[in-house]
Amino acid sequence: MTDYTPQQIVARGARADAEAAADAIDNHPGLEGATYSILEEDEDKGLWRIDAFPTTDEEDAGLLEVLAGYPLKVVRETLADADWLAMALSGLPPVRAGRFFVYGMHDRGRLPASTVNLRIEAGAAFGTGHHGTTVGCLMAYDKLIKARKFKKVLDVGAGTGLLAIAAARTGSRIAVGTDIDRPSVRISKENAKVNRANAKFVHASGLGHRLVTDNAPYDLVFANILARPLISLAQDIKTALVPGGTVILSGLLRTQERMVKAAYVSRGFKVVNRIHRDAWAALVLQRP
Ligand SMILES: C[S@@+](CC[C@H](N)C(=O)[O-])C[C@H]1O[C@@H](n2cnc3c(N)ncnc32)[C@H](O)[C@@H]1O
Repeated sequence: MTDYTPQQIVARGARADAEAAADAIDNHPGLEGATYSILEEDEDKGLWRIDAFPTTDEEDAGLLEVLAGYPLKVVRETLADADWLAMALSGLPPVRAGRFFVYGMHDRGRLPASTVNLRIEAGAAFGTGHHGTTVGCLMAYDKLIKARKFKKVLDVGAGTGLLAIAAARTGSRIAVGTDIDRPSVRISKENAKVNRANAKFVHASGLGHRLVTDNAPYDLVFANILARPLISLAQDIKTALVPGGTVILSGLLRTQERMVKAAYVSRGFKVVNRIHRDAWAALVLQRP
């Protein structure tokens, strides 16, 4: 694995073919840990794409074999040295996800000039950027902000506050985070200060707190919590979003994806992207 040069495999084609190939990746016994995302690249042309990030020769061969079974145009790219995946896999503490570089105090001397650098110390709160669920959210968010900005952002289950802070640092005028865990709220506030981010955090379960309702409706909601609360919060999240607003759901296992998706699709949401990393899935959905 150490000799493997990080590659990205991109496969483009019609939605039905891309989705069938994604299902085949999920069901392939050798690709259980494979990281990939599937999204609509061009709505007018009906073009969908899969981006896959093999980490071993076996994964690389398995992905190519699966993708070859569908009428998709497959290309491969070598990832730049500083790519997020290479950083995450090298075991080094900083994590790169898209334009975001998440680092601890001990790495402050080697910050890239071209990234949004967020300092988050490992500690009592969840969300240093090393976990697959957080990386999935950052990757999904990075893709979204290539096309548009989100003025008002809510982060349900903020942990270290990383996602709300990332939003505040990339142009969101209002970034609000909630957490049921008091130490996480305190840590999020400290992290906002350290990162000079105009993000506010409150101790709350779900979306009922006054600070949350006063700033609603939101253009984007992050919710990286577990599958069951994601399902029970589906209606509240819909209510908190503007029509056409986006929600990034994470914290669910691949095996729970169908169940979580159903709670949102039954409320009119449309799936616009999904990212699989390790055993975890992240979903990006658009409110009707
Ligand atoms: C998996 S961590 C995510 C942290 C961070 N957002 C990230 O992406 O790395 C989930 C966080 O959600 C909080 N949480 C769980 N259920 C919640 C709820 N119903 N309302 C608010 N916060 C909740 C937990 O205390 C925990 O800090």
